[in-house]
Amino acid sequence: MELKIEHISKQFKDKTAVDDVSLTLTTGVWGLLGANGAGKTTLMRILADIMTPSSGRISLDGKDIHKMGADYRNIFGFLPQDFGYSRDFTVKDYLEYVAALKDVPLRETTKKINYLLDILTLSDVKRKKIAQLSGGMKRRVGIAQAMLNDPKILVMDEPTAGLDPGERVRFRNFISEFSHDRIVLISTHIVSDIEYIATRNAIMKAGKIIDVGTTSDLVKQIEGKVWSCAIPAHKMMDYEMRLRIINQRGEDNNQISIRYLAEHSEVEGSILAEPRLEDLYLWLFPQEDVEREEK
Ligand SMILES: Nc1ncnc2c1ncn2[C@@H]1O[C@H](COP(=O)(O)OP(=O)(O)OP(=O)(O)O)[C@@H](O)[C@H]1O
Repeated sequence: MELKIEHISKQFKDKTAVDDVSLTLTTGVWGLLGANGAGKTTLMRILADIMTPSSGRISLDGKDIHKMGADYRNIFGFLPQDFGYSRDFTVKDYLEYVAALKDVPLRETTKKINYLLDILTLSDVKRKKIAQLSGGMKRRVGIAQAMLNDPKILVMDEPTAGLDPGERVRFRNFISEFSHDRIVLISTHIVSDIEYIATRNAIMKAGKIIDVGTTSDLVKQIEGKVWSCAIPAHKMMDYEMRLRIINQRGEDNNQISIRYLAEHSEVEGSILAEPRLEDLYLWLFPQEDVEREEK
């Protein structure tokens, strides 16, 4: 299966949100990484065929997705950043409603809903109104609705926003299993969520895809630039001013272990660390605050 994005652009008045993007998505989990405003949401909406591109074409195994119409929607699942629901819907009512919209056969609906509620640990709240749920629960209801039709292509915009660390781990495991023989595209600010499960990543900056590859391929460009060392706690402020610190951890002996990005060692005693996707993200987007998984 091949979902081919060819020369897609999207112009909003004087803003080019997506700028001549070409990318071929194959089966597996794809991470879509980029700073705020990079164009990820716009690209995902175009992939969902709910937004028309200004130019370019998207095809699934050679067929134009827009022309496929319902045939595409039947095999496509989408979690938008904010999914709409009526305030009066309970979780169960809402999922039944979406299942009907997606033409899920009635005899399969209850089984499918119960399965997803169980996997996403929502069974206890299935009769509650969505409006009364916590942010993380609402997000999981959104994930459930995107998966109701057992999609061959699943696109999720920030699926892990609001999930706690345990929920994230369950989500990652579930998606890894689910992605077998399917295309799953995930955008997230929590880089470590993608790092664990993405077969490939696409990095987006100012509307363009600037890099594509496996995590280990991509991080090669910062090999030799990630350092770790320990510094006295009272000097932390000083080091913060002059180093690009990625991580810090207080130790017992008034020392702080730090991980920083630099072309050369900047602190005596520094040792090279194995680069991670989060390091690359900070290298490419130095102004961005990366939302980290709580450890
Ligand atoms: N409907 C619109 N009208 C005008 N400009 C828009 C519209 N939608 C998006 N944009 C602009 O296009 C650019 C890309 O936005 P987009 O939401 O696709 O980025 P993003 O990478 O998803 O960002 P975020 O991570 O913050 O959601 C931004 O500058 C945004 O302001």
